[in-house]
This record gives sequence, structure tokens and C-alpha cells, in this order.
Amino acid sequence: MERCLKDYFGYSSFRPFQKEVIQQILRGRDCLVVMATGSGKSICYQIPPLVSSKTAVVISPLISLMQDQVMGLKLRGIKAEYLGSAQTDKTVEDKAGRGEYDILYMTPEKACGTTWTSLLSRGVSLLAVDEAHCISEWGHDFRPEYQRLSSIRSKLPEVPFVALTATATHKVREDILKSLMLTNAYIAVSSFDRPNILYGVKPLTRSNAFREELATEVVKDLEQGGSTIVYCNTIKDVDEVTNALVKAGAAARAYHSKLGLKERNDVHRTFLKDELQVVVATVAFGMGIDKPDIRRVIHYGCPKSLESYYQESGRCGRDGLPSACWLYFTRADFTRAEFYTSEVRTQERKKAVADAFAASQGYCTTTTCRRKFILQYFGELTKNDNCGNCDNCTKTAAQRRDMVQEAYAILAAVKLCGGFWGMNMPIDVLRGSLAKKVVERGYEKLHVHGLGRERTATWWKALGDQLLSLGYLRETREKFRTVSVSPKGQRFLEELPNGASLVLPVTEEMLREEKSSAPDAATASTPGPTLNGLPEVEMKLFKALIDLRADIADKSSTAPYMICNERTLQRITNTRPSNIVRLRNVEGINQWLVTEYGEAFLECVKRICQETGLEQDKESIVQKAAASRTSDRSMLTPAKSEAWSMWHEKKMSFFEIANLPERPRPIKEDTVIEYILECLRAGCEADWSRFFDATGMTTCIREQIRAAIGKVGSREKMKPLKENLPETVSYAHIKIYLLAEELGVDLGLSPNVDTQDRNVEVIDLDEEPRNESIDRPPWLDIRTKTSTKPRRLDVEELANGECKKMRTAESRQATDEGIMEWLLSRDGATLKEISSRFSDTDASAILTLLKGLEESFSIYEKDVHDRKSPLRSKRSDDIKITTTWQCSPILFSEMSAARSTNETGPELETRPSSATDVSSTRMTVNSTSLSGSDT
Ligand SMILES: Nc1ncnc2c1ncn2[C@@H]1O[C@H](COP(=O)(O)OP(=O)(O)OP(=O)(O)O)[C@@H](O)[C@H]1O
Repeated sequence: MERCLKDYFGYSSFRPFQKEVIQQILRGRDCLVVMATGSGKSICYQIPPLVSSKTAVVISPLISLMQDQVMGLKLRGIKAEYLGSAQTDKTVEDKAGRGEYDILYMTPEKACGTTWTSLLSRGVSLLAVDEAHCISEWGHDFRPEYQRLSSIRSKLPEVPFVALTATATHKVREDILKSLMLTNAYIAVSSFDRPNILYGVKPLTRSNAFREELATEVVKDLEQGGSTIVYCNTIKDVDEVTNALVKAGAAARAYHSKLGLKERNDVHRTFLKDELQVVVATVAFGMGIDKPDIRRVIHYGCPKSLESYYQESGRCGRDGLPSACWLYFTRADFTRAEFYTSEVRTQERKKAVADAFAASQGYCTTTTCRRKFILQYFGELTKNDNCGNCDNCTKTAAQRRDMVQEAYAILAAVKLCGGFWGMNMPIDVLRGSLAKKVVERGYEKLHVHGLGRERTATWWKALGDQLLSLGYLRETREKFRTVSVSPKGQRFLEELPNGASLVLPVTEEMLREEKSSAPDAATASTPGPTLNGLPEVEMKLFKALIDLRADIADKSSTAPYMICNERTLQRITNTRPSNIVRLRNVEGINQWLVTEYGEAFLECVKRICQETGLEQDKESIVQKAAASRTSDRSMLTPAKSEAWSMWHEKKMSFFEIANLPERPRPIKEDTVIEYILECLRAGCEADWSRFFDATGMTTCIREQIRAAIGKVGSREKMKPLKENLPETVSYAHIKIYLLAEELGVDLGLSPNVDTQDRNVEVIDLDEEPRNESIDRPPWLDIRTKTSTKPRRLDVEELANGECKKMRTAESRQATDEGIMEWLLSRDGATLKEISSRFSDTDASAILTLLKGLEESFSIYEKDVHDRKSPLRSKRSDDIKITTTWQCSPILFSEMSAARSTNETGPELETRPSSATDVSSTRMTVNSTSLSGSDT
């Protein structure tokens, strides 16, 4: 054995396990060899035929792999060949039958179709199954043809079978033993560790700029010698990365399945001969590549499985010298789960593929030792938590931070969402989403809603992953992925972390997200008031708000930062809102806070402003867009210019402009908004804050549109944007947003959005609740405003017309316009209905507004006689009389023009025909109406 090792391979000693395995084979015993990549498994089956002078048959999954091996063996003076469809030399089969080869490679198909008689008569030293994990459905590279190999076991009863693999979990090992019917096998399992390899993970952005940067780094590394393989998941990625590398000056070529065989062979050959420095490949490249000086293996995208990652990274540093494996990923890669599972048929295989992909994702996001993560995955126990040679183990203290507040927020969000969602739902809630799925379940009323706006969804996911790996959260993956708070997380929540700390690593991904949100996001987790730059009088207000927050926190049994952070208080201090709508528009103020404590905040602001003489409603987002643009108002029609001057200079409402008495007939308010938009585009001045208020463009809606743009990846077409937005966001909202953005208006949004990663959002596994019927926990109710019944916005009830929708959809504060628009959209309403629609306004205040409208003949009261009502009144004629408020006929006719005749025609006939008629049918609304009775 030693002589063969020296004579043919030039090595003077065996590596661990090689000798033992060879001895067992020579004794005729089956073997299972599970050894690390590059550990020298091939020697185990290459020496026995040289010692025993009997052919070794080796089953291998890839022709290219066989060709390589054969070529290498021939160079060493070993008689080797392969049999398979690619073999053009017809004499090989005969020669094989005559036992002329020391080593004969075969594809599994060929092995199953061989008669073996003549070969056996010459003697077969062993049958090796290389890459034996392909036999198992739980293996990452399952090949059905490998499973048929068991059929040759009976044809070769005396021949020892040797299964070899570098990537086999316990489950896969069991499968191999069973499938190949290896009895009393000698099992050699070496460590999976490759100590000379540095493992690291970095965030990826699929952009030209990123690729250029990556290419520059690769080229710099190439100057140190050695070669590089870059693995990509798609051919598109391969092409893009190759182009970037070539542009940066590297001798790089692409390798993927769409290239012809000749070209692929050429790439392979030139790479081995060092004529190429870099190969950029899909996974098709690399199995069996035994180039010793590959110094870097880069993964551009999250690999399909941790096994394939280990295999591919195993091409690196096979000479034992220091080498590095960097994996670049974006969470968009995680959405490929369905794609991978759809490639396979059986349920068992689907689960195996999903699990292997989940492990790969886990590797990407772990903040603990990456080497340990890999070793543990393959069942290797290691006590060492710090390998000292991966990015996580070499992190300095400066790359860690106390994230107790953020951890608390995300755990609370997971808990409050019931623990039966993946990470997306709680993160959406934290970020203040008003998507249908959030509102339908009433999650917008949770006190954590909107608390985490200042961080991107990706940032929160990164933190969620950390909390998962640290055991604060736990995950189940059945049909869907669900995340819930573990007992450890529950303890953390219960022992309110006042003064406690939770120092966690700030991952590269988090850092990148934070960088994109600089400058102010960096202060988000800084405890203590951020008073920098506040004048003394404003400090008074700020401090009063801090005290108010402390009171609220006390009442809600929670920590002050869970109510809102100091930056939000600073924004209130800056803007000093005088009403609920303005308060709600303050970044960081959520619906729960508005509903529960909005009045308290307003009262506090008002009091301090009165005491100190501070002006209220200081606009923070008033823009003079015109200043930066060349005004082109000459292009505007008189109608548009007039609309703008009425709105901007005379401060008239859209409604007033649309219904000017001097107009021959009213125009639609939507049209007025369109006019004004055009004027703004042409460079007219604007108070954008007022415009946003008047059009219902809340911060939430602006955030949602921004997220949708990120998700769609383009601003070009409005339809896909609309499709990615909740119903409450209209086309008009999108138009306004796009124009504001184009004009460089400060949209008052949290500054940290990476459009790249907003694409990511959905892992479909993550989206559906495991069980819709799960009851919401009782403590959830305590934190919601009223009932568990989700509050639906009344958009559906509104009249046609996007602008009407948007101004009334959100606000529950009654205003003249709001009431008018709402009434226009329906066939009258009782005071009770109006009160419940505008639930944020006191009923008596609504009544005052109604009376004002009535006096201006905009609305009138009408009796509705209902003989069928089961609620009989005590009146002698036994008729129920309900008071409803209707729009005046002139307004109604405008509405009816906008609606289809079918919808409104018959109703029109029942209405009074003039204002005189209206007054004659008017009834007084008495106090019983206010308290709920309409009769
Ligand atoms: N005893 C030895 N001494 C020195 N070098 C060795 C020894 N045994 C094998 N090698 C060399 O180690 C390298 C890796 O061997 P081999 O290709 O068999 O690894 P492997 O375990 O099959 O890896 P992989 O699973 O990644 O394909 C080869 O270059 C081989 O020549």
C-alpha cells in the first residue's frame, strides 16, 4: 500500500482513515467513507486495485468528473478509463471486459445495464460509489438513477462496496447504508472541519456598482496569487459577474449549462492550467475539481443547500494553505424556496429540499461561529464556540451593540400578532404597515404598531434571525413557517428590561441597512433624550412630552420607549401639531397612540405653546419646490392657474374650488387636484404639508407607496404599484407621491429604505398563518383600543372618485368636507351612522358641524318612514320615522353624473326637488339620536 502510494501518487504517508479503509476493502469488507472535502477519499479506492491487480469499478455522477479523474490517473501511470454515453472509443468496453484497466469509471445507468460476467471472471477488487449522498432523497444532490444501484448488489455478491461522500448528515448516511445494502460496513467518518478556510458572509446588492466593487476586490486578491471560483445561482448572475470581472482586468470566464460542451471543457482546461484566474459558474462547475491553489471561493447569492455550499467551498485551499470562502447574500435569495421545492416531486423530497435551503439561510444569518454551524449541521459535536477563523468569531467589541429596546419591540410584536405568523407580519406591524392583512386583524391598533419605522424590514429580519438563533424566538416549519416567542423570550418580555442590556453583534447586513438610513437612524437605539440643537423654549415642550410619555408608559405597564422614541417626541416638539391629523402625520406616531393618547399629546403641546408663546403647526415639510425649478406657468391653462391660486393663495378647499357659484356647473374635486398637481409640476409654489393633509396622504400612505416602489423596482407604471398597495391607497395618492418625489419634496419618511431589499419581503412559506382559526390571546385585547373585531376602513362605502376616497378613507375626525364627501357617497345617513363613521369626534361637535352645513343648504334632514320596521314606535300611525341627513340636490346631481344611472336613478325620485322643499321637510334632531336611537 505504501509503495503504491509513493510510486503512483508520490506521497509518503497516508492521511487519517485512508489506510484503514484500504485495508478493510482488501479484506473484502463494505465501507462507508464520510470525509471532509479535499481529505483524500479517492485514494481509498484507487490503491486497492493497484495492490490486488483487479479492476476497481467506480460509479460517478458526472461525465466531466470521470474524465478529469481518468486524465489524472493516466498521468500517474494508472490504467484508467470510463464507460458512459460520452465515450467514443468503442474498444473500451471490450478492454474492460478483459480486465485491462486498473480503474474503470461508469455512470450509474451504465453500471445497471452491465452484465458484469466477463469483468467478474477477471476479478473486481471493489465497487465504489462516489458522491454517495446522491443516493438519498435527503441528500442535496439526489439522483434517482443512483437508487437503482441496489440492483447490482446481487450481481456482485463477493465484491466489497465502498460508498464515499463529503456531505452526509446522519439521515443521509443511514439512507446510503440501506440503499446499497451495505452489511457490517466499516464506517469512517472524519471531521468535516477545514481549518485553513476562513468563512465569512456579507450582504449583496445585485447592482452594477456592487459588482464593480466586488470585481475590484477579487482582482486585488488575485495579485496575491492563486485562483478564484465565483458560484452563482443563475446564468444571468454568471454573465453579469463575469463582465464586471473582465472589466476590472481579471482573466475570467463564465461556465454554465447553456454553454456548449466544447466551451465548457475549454474553460475547465484553461482554469486547471492557470490560464484563467477566475471561473464564474453555476453549480454545474466544480464537483471533483482538485486544483490545490484555489484561494477564494465566492458565493454570489445564497446557495441552494448547506451541503452544496460545503461541497463548493470545499474546492478552496485543498493544499492546506490559508484560503477564504465568502458568501454574499440578499434576502431576496430566500424567496427561491418555492422554486427549489417545485423542482422535486415527492413530499419527502420537498421537505428535504426546503430544510436544506433553510439551513443555508441559517448559515447566512447566523451571528455565532460559522464553522460550528457547518459542523453541527453534519452532526459533528464541537465545544469550541470561537473558531477564530470566521467573520463572526473575529468581530470586535465595536461591532456589537446593546439592542435591548429593539429586541423587546420585535418580541412584543411577535407575541401580539399571536405567534402564528412568520417574521413578515410582526415586522410589518412594527413598521407601521396598513396593508389589508394588518388592518383586517386589527394589528394596526397594537401599541407596537409603527414603533419600528426607523429600521428597514431587512434590519428587523436580521435581528429576528439573531433572536431565533439565541432562543428568544422559536420557529416551526410545517406547511408554513411560523415564529413565536419561546419561554426564554417570554421571560425576557415579562422582566421588563428596564436597565437591562442585550448586547448583540451588528451584522454586516444590519450595518449596511443602517448606513442607508444615515444620518439619524444611528441614534435610534441610543438611550436618553436627544436634545441636541433644541432651543430652550422648545426644550420645555420636549421635557413635558417626555413626562407625558412616562405617565402613559406607567398606565400601560410598559417601558417608555415602547410608547414612542425620543426622536418622535423631538419631531412633535419641532412641528407642534394642533390637531389629530397633524399629530398622526408625525413620523413615529402610531394609530394606537393617536386613539388612546392623541388628545393628551395635543393638550400638552397646546399648554406649553401657550405658556411659552411658541407657534403651533410649524410645518416641517412645507416646500417651496418652485425655488429649485424653473417655473413654466405660461404653459398652464387659465382654469389650472386659477385653481392653483384659489387653493394656494386664497386657501380655498378643493370642495370650494370645485363648487364655485360662478361655475356653470360644478367640476369634480379630482379634477381640481389634477389641476393643482399640474401647477406644482410646472413650478408653482406649494405648501405640501397642507396638500398632504387635504388629500389624505398620511405618512403611512407615503411609506406604503415607497415600499411598493421598492418592491416593484420601478416608478414607470402605476398599475403594478397600485397592485402592491392596500385598497386604501389610490392612484391619485401614487401620482401625488411620484410628483412630490420628483420635485424633491421632503416626504417626511423614515430614511432607511433599500429598494433592493424591499423586493424581498415575501417568503411564501412565511406569509400564511398556520391556522387562521386560532383565537387571539385574551391579553391582545387589553392592548387594542376597543374590541378584537378588526376595524375596516370605510373606503368601499365612499362614492366613486379616488380623491374622495383618499380624503375620507383614513380620517375619523369629522370636518365639513369629510362629512359632505361621505354623505355624497351614500344614500343619506343617520346621526348615529355619522357619529360612528367619524368616531374620533365628539357627537355634539358633529351635530354643530351638521347644523352649519344645513344652514348653508349643503345638507338637509329627511324623514324616512318605515312601515316594515320591527321596531314599532308608540305613534298612533305605527310608522317608524328615522331622521337621515342627505346632501342637497345640487350636490347630489353632481354625484349622480359621476355615478351610473342604474345606481342612483330610482333614489333621485324620492328626493325633494328644491332647497325650499328641503326646509319644509326638515326635522330637529333631538338628543336621543345622539345617544344611539334613530327613531
Ligand atoms: N496521503 C496523502 N498525502 C498527500 N496528499 C494526499 C493524500 N491523499 C490524497 N491527497 C491529495 O489530496 C487532494 C484531495 O484528494 P481527493 O480529491 O481524493 O479529495 P476528496 O476527499 O475526494 O475531496 P472532494 O470530496 O472534495 O472531492 C488530492 O490532490 C490528493 O492527491
